[in-house]
Amino acid sequence: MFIGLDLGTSGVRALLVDEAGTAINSAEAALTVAHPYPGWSEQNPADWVAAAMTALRQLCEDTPEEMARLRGIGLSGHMHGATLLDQSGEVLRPCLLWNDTRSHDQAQRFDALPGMRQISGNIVFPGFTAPKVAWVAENEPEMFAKLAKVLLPKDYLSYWLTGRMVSDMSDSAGTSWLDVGARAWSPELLAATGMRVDQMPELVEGSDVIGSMRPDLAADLGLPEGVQVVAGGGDNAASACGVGALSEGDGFVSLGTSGVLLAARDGFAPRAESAVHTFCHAIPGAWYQMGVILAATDSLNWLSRIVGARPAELTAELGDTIAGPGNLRFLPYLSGERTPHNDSAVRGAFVGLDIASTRTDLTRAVVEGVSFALRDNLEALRLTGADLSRVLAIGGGARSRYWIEVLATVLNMPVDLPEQGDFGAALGAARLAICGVTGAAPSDVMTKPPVAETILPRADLRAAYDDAYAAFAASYPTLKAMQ
Ligand SMILES: Nc1ncnc2c1ncn2[C@@H]1O[C@H](COP(=O)(O)OP(=O)(O)O)[C@@H](O)[C@H]1O
Ligand SMILES: O=C(CO)[C@@H](O)[C@H](O)COP(=O)(O)O
Repeated sequence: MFIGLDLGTSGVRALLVDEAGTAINSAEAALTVAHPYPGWSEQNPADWVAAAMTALRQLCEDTPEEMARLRGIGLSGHMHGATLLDQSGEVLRPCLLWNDTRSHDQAQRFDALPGMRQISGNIVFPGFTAPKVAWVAENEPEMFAKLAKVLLPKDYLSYWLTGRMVSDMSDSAGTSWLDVGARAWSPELLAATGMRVDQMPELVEGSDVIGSMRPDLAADLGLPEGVQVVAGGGDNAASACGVGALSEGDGFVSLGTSGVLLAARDGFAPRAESAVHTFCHAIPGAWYQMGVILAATDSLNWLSRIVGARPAELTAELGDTIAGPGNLRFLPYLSGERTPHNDSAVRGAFVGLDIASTRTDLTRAVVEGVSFALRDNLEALRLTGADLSRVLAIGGGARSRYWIEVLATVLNMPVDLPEQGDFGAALGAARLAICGVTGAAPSDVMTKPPVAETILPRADLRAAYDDAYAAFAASYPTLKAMQ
């Protein structure tokens, strides 16, 4: 038995699978995000541990016989977060998350450094790790003085599980400190940003075993001794393992807190100026590219808080089938934007509110606005040479068929919906654990999921959605000029 432990922004998910990777059971524990000031986004690592314990205990309670045969745990987690530890491994301050944009100035400064984009393969976005640590150095010097190690969020969980501070290539690629082509920490980038290599965790591939579960923790959970912990990957690379997106032409769209359009690549072919991310895959010798928007289901969650209805209730009001775009437009820049605009200062807007606008109109505008922003990502991805002709949809938002039909039509490509079950980051993490512990080849373990339904672009409505996308794209410069 193996577990994929996924630290999502909205919660921890533990997926128990058998040796063949078939799901046996799963458990979840919710997390919240603190936004104490505009642009700030933080979580407490202690909350990740508590949520992981809750999910693991649940699996032990529900499926004791299977958990007694547990052999390995693979990790996955939201990327880029700066988890700062002192010399004794204590957490210094809450983790600055991937959608925290307070380090705008530091990011701009680092992005202009010679060699930065060439070596890291990416723009230095404010959400990436290096500028966030520089923000701490400049604004909380007493914390920075105590900084002994920087861990990514999932790597804090593997530290808690094993006592070892290790990271994998796919997550480390999002720090701005990795030579992404060479898969090694870059001494030049570390020195240029005021950091030392001893402040970085040891680097391994995502399918490498990093150690055994601490005996005290195993005893506390009632698990066998010697459960192996496998490094795993950043959540998008792990999701790619979960859906079998391993080589050129494979891809997915993810509607989670963030929105992601990802294309697997056989080689390292960055084009940083497109604002597309080029990162190491979680399996050795492979890379991927993706466009990222900062608020996909987070936009829906925001609306849900404002109107007092659950996200699923809101999308249920839209029905299952689209009938053309609405007149109301939503620009989903509630936390700023990454691809293609790299604009952490811009904020969202509704355009065209009417005295008759209803809550359903607002939901439809949100669903469409997120889909148009993902079309922006597709256009940016095409500039890099990564082309996709169909994608698989994952993430909580993919539970809305309406949303997926909008996406298929706006992206003008078939979107596959996997059969019910888990085919995202948690499965990818479990598959990395299987490879690490058994030595199986990723291509044998990381197969594509069975497709329950393929949603085709609606030819009769394409022109209408294309016009609405053009209006959406034209709104950004005006919105920017107004702020
Ligand atoms: N039926 C639904 N329609 C649209 N969105 C949904 C639905 N059910 C859940 N969601 C959204 O999915 C989100 C969780 O998605 P998930 O992929 O787990 O996010 P993350 O990995 O960022 O934690 C919830 O916050 C919620 O907004
Ligand atoms: O910042 C990125 C990728 O660059 C995000 O995709 C995070 O990795 C968070 O993911 P979710 O919680 O939305 O899955």
